[in-house]
Amino acid sequence: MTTLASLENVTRRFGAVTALDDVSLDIESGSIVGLLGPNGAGKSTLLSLLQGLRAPDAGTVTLFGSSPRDARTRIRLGCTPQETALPDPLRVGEVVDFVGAHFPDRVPTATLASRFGFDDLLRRQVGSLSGGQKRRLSVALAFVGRPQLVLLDEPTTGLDVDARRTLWNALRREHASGTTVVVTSHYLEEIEALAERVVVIDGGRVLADDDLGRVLAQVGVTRVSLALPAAGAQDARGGAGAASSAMASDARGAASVLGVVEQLPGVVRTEFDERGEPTFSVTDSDAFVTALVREGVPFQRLRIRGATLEEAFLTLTHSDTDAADAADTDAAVDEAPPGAPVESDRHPSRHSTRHPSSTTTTAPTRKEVA
Ligand SMILES: Nc1ncnc2c1ncn2[C@@H]1O[C@H](COP(=O)(O)OP(=O)(O)OP(=O)(O)O)[C@@H](O)[C@H]1O
Repeated sequence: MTTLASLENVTRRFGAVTALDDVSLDIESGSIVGLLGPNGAGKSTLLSLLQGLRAPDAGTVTLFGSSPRDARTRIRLGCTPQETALPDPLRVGEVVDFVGAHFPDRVPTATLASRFGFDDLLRRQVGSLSGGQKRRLSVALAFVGRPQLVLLDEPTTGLDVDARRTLWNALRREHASGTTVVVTSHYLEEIEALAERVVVIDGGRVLADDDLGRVLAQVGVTRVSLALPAAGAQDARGGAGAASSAMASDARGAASVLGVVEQLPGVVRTEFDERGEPTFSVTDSDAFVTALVREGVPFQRLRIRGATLEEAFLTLTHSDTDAADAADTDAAVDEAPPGAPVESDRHPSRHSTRHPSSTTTTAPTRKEVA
């Protein structure tokens, strides 16, 4: 394995915004690296530095042992940016020939078209292609010069499920034939399907950088879904043991089974499905279920499963802001009618809704998980 590209203590600012903050990263040959992060995390900025389109304010970016600002270095690099503008009047085959002509050893047009499944489109004008067909062509163009390293910024945005899987297969084949790939995506399923190594970025900082399995293990949450008594699990009082006696002795009667469950050790997050049934992300499902029983919490329909990458990702990128969210949630609780769900997630990539009775969050800090 050799290092094809690296960032060493790289910072890049745009005015008051620090898009990348002291980032260090090596891209080794032979890997598929998934770059994950919410909107504005710094992913595209990182790719633009590797492409030499921007220079860092501090730190060093190296591509194939040289500066990516040198065009001769970039001859071994292939890229598909987030948005491409291909010339509408040209035929697909002409576009491939035009881009291919910039490289000393190019893939023949028919071969590239066959690898990426657009043989039947070669004579079509680019302007007549669907959005998905244009995207497939744009990604294929990154490979026309037989690059050693390819940077793909959200390659399958706008593709339907079938087209996405076809493109994944093409990318896997290119990787198997020796191309190193860095891919950003908002389809977390895509990173799970493609990447061997995952770099999680948020706020311009690297939160995690490890192989896929270890990123999941690092977060280590298990998802436990269950039904608690009464609608929305509010004011259920059928339990025995410490939970029910604690509730019975609560003068205000505001404590709920849900509140008791959320305060059990190891509960990281709570989400609710459309029926109002909770799913708890917990660090140790065995200990959680033991505590449920010990506390006499009445529950039904218990289901336990491992976290997906998306859930791991949300846990990683949310941990630092949870304290702030808790403060927001407290304020919202004062105003919200009883039982109304509170949207505690300010970030656009967040999907969870924290219940107003949730006042305790035991999410690991970034230091602990990263
Ligand atoms: N040319 C620019 N001028 C000013 N701010 C910029 C510029 N480019 C990026 N930024 C800011 O830098 C931060 C990182 O942006 P970047 O595009 O790298 O994020 P990203 O992770 O690629 O986001 P997305 O997933 O939405 O594409 C954002 O706050 C963005 O607004």
